Amino acid sequence: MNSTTLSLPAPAKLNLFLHITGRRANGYHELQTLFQFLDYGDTLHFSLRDDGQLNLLTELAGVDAEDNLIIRAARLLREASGCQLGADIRLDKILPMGGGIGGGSSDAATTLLGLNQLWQTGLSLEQLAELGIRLGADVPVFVHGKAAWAEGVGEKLTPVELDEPWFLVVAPACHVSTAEIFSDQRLTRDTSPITLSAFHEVGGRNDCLPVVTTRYPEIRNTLILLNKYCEAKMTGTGSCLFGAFPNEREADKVRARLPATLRSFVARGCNVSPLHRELQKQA
Ligand SMILES: C[C@@](CO)(OP(=O)(O)O)[C@H](O)COP(=O)(O)OP(=O)(O)OC[C@H]1O[C@@H](n2ccc(N)nc2=O)[C@H](O)[C@@H]1O
Ligand SMILES: Nc1ncnc2c1ncn2[C@@H]1O[C@H](COP(=O)(O)OP(=O)(O)O)[C@@H](O)[C@H]1O
Repeated sequence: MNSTTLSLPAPAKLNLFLHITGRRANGYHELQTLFQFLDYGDTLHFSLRDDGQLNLLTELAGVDAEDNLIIRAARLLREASGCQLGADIRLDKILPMGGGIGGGSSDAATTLLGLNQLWQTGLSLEQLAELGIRLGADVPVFVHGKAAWAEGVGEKLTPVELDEPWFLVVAPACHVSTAEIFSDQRLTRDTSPITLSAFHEVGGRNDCLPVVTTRYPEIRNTLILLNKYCEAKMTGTGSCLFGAFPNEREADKVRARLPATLRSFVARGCNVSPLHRELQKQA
C-alpha cells in the first residue's frame, strides 16, 4: 500500500447495557453504558486527490451523499484543519443500518482517522473526538478505540478491560430511529446511576427495550426466540439483539438454529477497536 491510498475497518459496537439517568434541557439524554467493539464491520477505502474534491463513490440507499456521515466527517476535518486536499472514498457496507450497532458513527470515525493520516493533518485523537461528537453521540468512542464505560450523552469515556466473548448478533428487519425512541413519552428516564463494580455484580438492563418492543413486534418476537438459546439483550435503541458465548462454535450452533430469513452474524468482542489495531499495524 502506498501513501496515497488507505483501506480501514469501521467496526460495529455493542451497548452491553444502557441506562437512562436523566434528560438535559436541550432534550438529549444522560446515559450510562458499556461499549465494546466487534471484530466485524464496514470497510472504507480512501484515495488521495490533490484537486480538493471529496467524492463518495458508493451510494447508500436512502442517504444522500451530502448527508452521509462519511462526507460530513471529511468536510468537518477539512474545515478544522484548513487542509485543501480531497479524496475518493468507497464504502463496503455490511452493517445493518439503524441497528444500534453504530455503523454510521463508526464510518464517521474511520473517516476522521483515515483522512487525518492520508492528509497528514496531525490532529490528536482528542481533537478528532471533539469533531466527532458534532456528528453523533457515538462517534467519540470509535475515535478513541477502547472499550469504555460511558456517561454524559455518551462522550465521557473511561476505558475498561472486559471479557472478550463471542457474540451472536441478530438483526430483525426493521430500522429503528434513535430520535424516535428517545422522544417516546413512555421511556424510563430516571434510572439511578450505578458504578462499574455494581454492573459487574448485578448486571444492567437496556432502558429502551420496553419502548422498542412495544413499537416493533418483530423485535419482541425475535427477542423471545433468541431467549430460548441464550440471555438475549438489545444494543442501543435496537433493532439488533445479541447473546454472549464462550467460543465461536457455541455461537455458530445457535445461529444455525435460527430461521434462514433472519439476518445474523457471529463476531468476537474486542476491547481495542479493529480500526486502531489496523492503524498500529501500518505504523
Ligand atoms: C443510543 C445510542 C447508545 O450508544 O446508540 P444507537 O442505538 O443510536 O446506536 C447512542 O447514544 C446514540 O448515538 P447516535 O446514534 O450517535 O445519536 P445522535 O445522532 O447523536 O442522536 C440522535 C437523536 O437521539 C437523541 N439522543 C441521542 C443521544 C442521547 N444521549 N440522547 C438523545 O436524546 C436525540 O434526539 C438525537 O437527535
Ligand atoms: N455511512 C453511514 N452508514 C449508515 N448510516 C448512515 C451513514 N451516514 C448517514 N447515516 C444515517 O444514520 C442513520 C443511523 O445509522 P446507523 O449508525 O447505522 O444506526 P444506529 O445509530 O442505530 O447504530 C441511518 O439510518 C442513516 O440515515
